[in-house]
Amino acid sequence: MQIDRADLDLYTVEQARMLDRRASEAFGMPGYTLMRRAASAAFAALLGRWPQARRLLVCCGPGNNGGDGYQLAALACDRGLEVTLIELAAPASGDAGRARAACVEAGLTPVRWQLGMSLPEVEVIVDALFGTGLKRALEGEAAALVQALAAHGAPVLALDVPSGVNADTGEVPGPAVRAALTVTFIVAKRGLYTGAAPAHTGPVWLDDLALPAALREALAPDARLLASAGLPPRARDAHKGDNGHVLAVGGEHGTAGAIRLCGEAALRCGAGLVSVATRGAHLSALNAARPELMAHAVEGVSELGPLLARATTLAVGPGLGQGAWGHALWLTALDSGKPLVLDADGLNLLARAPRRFTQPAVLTPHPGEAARLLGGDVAEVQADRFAAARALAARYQAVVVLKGAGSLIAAPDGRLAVCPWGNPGMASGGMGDLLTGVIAALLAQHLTPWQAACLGVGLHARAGDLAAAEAGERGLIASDLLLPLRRLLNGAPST
Ligand SMILES: NC(=O)C1=CN([C@@H]2O[C@H](COP(=O)(O)OP(=O)(O)OC[C@H]3O[C@@H](n4cnc5c(N)ncnc54)[C@H](O)[C@@H]3O)[C@@H](O)[C@H]2O)[C@@H](O)CC1
Ligand SMILES: Nc1ncnc2c1ncn2[C@@H]1O[C@H](COP(=O)(O)OP(=O)(O)O)[C@@H](O)[C@H]1O
Ligand SMILES: [K+]
Repeated sequence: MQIDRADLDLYTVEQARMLDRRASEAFGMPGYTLMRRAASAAFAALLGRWPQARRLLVCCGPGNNGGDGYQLAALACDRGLEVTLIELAAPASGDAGRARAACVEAGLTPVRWQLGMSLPEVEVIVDALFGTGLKRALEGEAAALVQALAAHGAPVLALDVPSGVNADTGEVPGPAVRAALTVTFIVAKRGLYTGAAPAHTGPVWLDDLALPAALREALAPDARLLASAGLPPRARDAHKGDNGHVLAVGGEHGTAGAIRLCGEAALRCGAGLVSVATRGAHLSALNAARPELMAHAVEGVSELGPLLARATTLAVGPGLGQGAWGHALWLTALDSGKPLVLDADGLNLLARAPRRFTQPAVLTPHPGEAARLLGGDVAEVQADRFAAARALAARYQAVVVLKGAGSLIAAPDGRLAVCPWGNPGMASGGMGDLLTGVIAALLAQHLTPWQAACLGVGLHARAGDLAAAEAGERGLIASDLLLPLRRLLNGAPST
């Protein structure tokens, strides 16, 4: 059964390899049979995606991923396709060795890869170099072959994992294949969906190799891919008091836009009332631009107190700054004990004065803010986003959204969700401010921090995709997402 993404269970590489072994040991499915099934699933995907393909280049590595490649090459040869087979080394595993022998029997002659070797003209390249067994960055001959494949220009079908991608973490530590399609086997590996990996996978199709569901059911997945969702219709007799009162705190001199975007997103995502606590100098512009926002001049904590008392949910940080003004507001807001979303300078201030939250809280760091909160650097965060998100949730006792391609949502109890939507057009100023307002509005409408973070991240990313579909990724600005957000929240399909 082939499954595209959406509401999918995700597994670590260790779990996936355990399931491979269990399929052989407990379900009497020899590794060689699985390899054959993997190859025929991938070959069917290849013919479906590239029906015009007549010539293939299949590149095999030394392990079982290479074995899948030899099997696919033999199948393609049987079907009358012209196949060139390149190998990195003699197979290290028995099953892969058998698959190679089957290839030779089918009339193929594997060619050992050598630096500078010219590659044939083909319609499709099959990447069977490395899968879940990747141990470190590719270098030497393997790296050179990956670079030669990139220079070739034909589309690449990756078997199980694009070679060079760490399927556990999403890290791409060195040269890696950029696939047009990845067919992954048995279970979806979590690392394919986050960080640097999505730039290398193309669409990911999962094929369960017709293994019994009982195989997977014995093992709790490590994470889930978000499913698309909105909110149910409102009660016919709803009034604004039912839908919460968000107070957005931020907008130091020079960064008024951030808090306006946050407040506007909260309005568009259904908060009953939205107040903004900001510098007095911003009031008239804010009122003129968006009169539905209740803007208040707050020059010190004495003016913040009454606003906090009336609010049900806080959004703290957009444009807040880290000066005396921002710090005083931040401290008073956090000490109020109200449910909150913390972003931007709200997080930078938290890194300076860490605390464990006792009120419902959602933190929305990008990798730079996450690094500050963990006391490390961005490279460490990106090397294992799953570990970083979970460590933050445990350290601060809050739901954490680790933003960036394939945003992660982690809860202190270890739950983890991965967002499959979003696009590089969203790498533009103000997108994060918008997300803060979206999640705050959902918290205000009585969702739990986990629900609000999962739904909010999904809505924000899908809205980004809808807006990009209209006029392209470049030049996408945060305000473009407001209308799609509203549509999606009310249940419109995203395609
Ligand atoms: N029952 C099974 O085990 C199944 C395995 N399958 C395939 O087998 C793959 C896993 O096979 P393996 O465990 O053999 O692992 P791989 O084939 O991914 O790679 C392992 C080999 O590569 C070497 N290696 C790792 N990193 C390297 C690097 N950076 N530079 C140079 N050499 C490196 C290792 O020393 C080892 O020889 C899966 O991804 C999947 O494609 C599928 O056939 C389905 C069934
Ligand atoms: N390449 C990308 N793919 C998917 N989502 C992205 C990408 N780049 C940015 N985003 C999303 O856009 C938002 C940017 O937030 P942030 O970095 O805080 O921006 P800002 O501080 O400018 O508001 C996040 O939700 C992030 O996940
Ligand atoms: K591969």
